[in-house]
Amino acid sequence: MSGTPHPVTPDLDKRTGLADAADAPGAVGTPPVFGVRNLWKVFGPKADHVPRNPEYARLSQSELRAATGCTAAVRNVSFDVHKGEVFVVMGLSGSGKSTLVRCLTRLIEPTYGSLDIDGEDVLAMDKNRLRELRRHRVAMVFQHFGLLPHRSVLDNVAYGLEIQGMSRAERRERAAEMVAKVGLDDGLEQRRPGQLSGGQQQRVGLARALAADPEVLLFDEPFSALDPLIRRNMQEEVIRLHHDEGRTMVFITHDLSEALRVGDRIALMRDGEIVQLGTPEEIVGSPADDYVRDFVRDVPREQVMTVRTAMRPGDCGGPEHPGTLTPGTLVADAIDIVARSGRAACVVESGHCLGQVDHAALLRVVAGLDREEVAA
Ligand SMILES: Nc1ncnc2c1ncn2[C@@H]1O[C@H](COP(=O)(O)OP(=O)(O)OP(=O)(O)O)[C@@H](O)[C@H]1O
Repeated sequence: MSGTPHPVTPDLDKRTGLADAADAPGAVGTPPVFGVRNLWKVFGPKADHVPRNPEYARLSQSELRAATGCTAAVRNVSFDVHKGEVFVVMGLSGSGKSTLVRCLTRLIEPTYGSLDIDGEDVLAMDKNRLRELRRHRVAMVFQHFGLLPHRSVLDNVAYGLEIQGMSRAERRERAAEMVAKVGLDDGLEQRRPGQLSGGQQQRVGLARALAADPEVLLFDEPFSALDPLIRRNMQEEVIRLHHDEGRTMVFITHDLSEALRVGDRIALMRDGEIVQLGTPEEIVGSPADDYVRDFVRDVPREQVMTVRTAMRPGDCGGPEHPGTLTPGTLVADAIDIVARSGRAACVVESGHCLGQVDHAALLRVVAGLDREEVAA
């Protein structure tokens, strides 16, 4: 999980993460980079009839296919991506993740709905404006790298800058800077992609995307072909880059643990719809329905839940505040502190004691009993 842990915000709509799907921009703080409202992508004959017909909109995927021959890959999806967040789109194969993310830059043309970037209507953009969007403002990192096999690492990274019209000297300098940023500067710069491991190739892909200095990075399952250790390594790289640069990222994955590790917020998709959108802690601690509950059943809760959820609220009354945990402290870390000290620890924010956690409170989270209390 990146950044500081997040407060649970139970008053938001669980499916959209919006205070009110109708008036959402700015509702959760900073203005959105992407604002998506009621977006549909339907494949098939007379696709544009589907979103407009309430009868069709009610059908399941298979019923819709039987009735119309169409597949609604994205169904009435609304959300904001905030500046500086890692926004994860997660779901099983075929749930609509790639289609949704490709709609954001109109690599796939949406069938219906509205879509803004920094308040500008993406659906109204002409060809030139769209090209500018894809070259300068939003860069994509793919699973299959998409590297040019006959060019060196450095030239692959510089390639996007060449398209942008940057001078040779300038682009080589910038490419070298990006290659160093992703840790490939120890003699690998002149190799061809075929002479690199999968993880190293993905770093080239990342450096190439960063070289354009885009406002947003879109990752389409970038690490799913990598072995687990390298994959973990690359996830940490993304988190580090995010911390260093605060760049907005949209990250597709079908892997829940990856989503929980890198995501500030996660949109969980099923059959083209977002079934829940929230922080990792909201999704694990407060699943929207049985599908999500099932999905997160095996997550080690102490690695996701924080003491804000675990604590017994109320000022301890004393001046000392033993432990002095921040509300965002993970339950796993609090267990360590409480077990070592043998006493309850205080949760303190801006000098105020918000509550205490003891052995029993922490164990309740590990056992999932806090979840049962919420359900009751
Ligand atoms: N060009 C197309 N024509 C018809 N149906 C399509 C097309 N592209 C995607 N689909 C369908 O749309 C649905 C969503 O596909 P999509 O590729 O977005 O899912 P995904 O979640 O990214 O899956 P994966 O994890 O396997 O890549 C699927 O049912 C898919 O078969």
